[in-house]
Amino acid sequence: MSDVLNAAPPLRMDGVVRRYVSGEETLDVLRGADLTLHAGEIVALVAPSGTGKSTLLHLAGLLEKPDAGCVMVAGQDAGALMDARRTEIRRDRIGFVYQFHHLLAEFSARENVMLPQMIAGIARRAARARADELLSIFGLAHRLDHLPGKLSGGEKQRVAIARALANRPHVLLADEPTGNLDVNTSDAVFDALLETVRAHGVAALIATHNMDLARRMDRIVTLRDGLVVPVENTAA
Ligand SMILES: Nc1ncnc2c1ncn2[C@@H]1O[C@H](COP(=O)(O)OP(=O)(O)OP(=O)(O)O)[C@@H](O)[C@H]1O
Repeated sequence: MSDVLNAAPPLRMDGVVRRYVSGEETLDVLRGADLTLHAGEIVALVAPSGTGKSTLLHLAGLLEKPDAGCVMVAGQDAGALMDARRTEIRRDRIGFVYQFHHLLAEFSARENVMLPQMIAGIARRAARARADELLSIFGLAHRLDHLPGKLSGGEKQRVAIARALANRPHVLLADEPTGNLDVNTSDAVFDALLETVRAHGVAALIATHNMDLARRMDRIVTLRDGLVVPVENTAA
């Protein structure tokens, strides 16, 4: 059974429908979207504002449920699972990075990266070693004990990425991970993100408005009329 699960793509979305109803109005954001992320594949999601990028990422991350269709993480149909199991899968298999870092202000960089591991039951010592390793990869070995308030924007976002990778997720979902940073910082943080994701063989879906960044990924997709469609990567 575990071989079957390991052979399944880290993420597969089949015919996903998501509509928002407010009062008399119904907005069909996703109308049967299909998307598969293969192991180690990095996919850019580039689409105009309001077309459903965040909605797609929330569904992929099991933060919301589709109105129809299914979301499978490592071959498991999340829709068929109890909420507690969905939470476990989200915690153990999926990492999230948002435009704003959402670090806990009263905890150091190291502690922010340790926390999700300890919640997942990893011993303090191992969690600390993993946090230090990841933060070093992101060039923050000299910032381990700093509180987020003492870090620059780029440093905070690196900590957030390290935190997202702490539990060795199979899938990384990122919503404009460098959208809040200046161009140079954004490039540097993005380099570190891509390098680490590739080195760890993590499948990633990264929403960005920046076509230059998107071209550095393996594949680009967009949202059109509620469906995921490929975009030709002219730099490939
Ligand atoms: N909870 C909600 N209730 C009603 N409508 C919603 C809700 N969440 C999103 N929407 C609407 O669904 C559409 C898609 O929203 P979404 O946030 O997924 O777009 P997006 O592509 O991520 O946009 P942006 O690039 O601006 O962040 C938008 O028109 C938005 O107003």
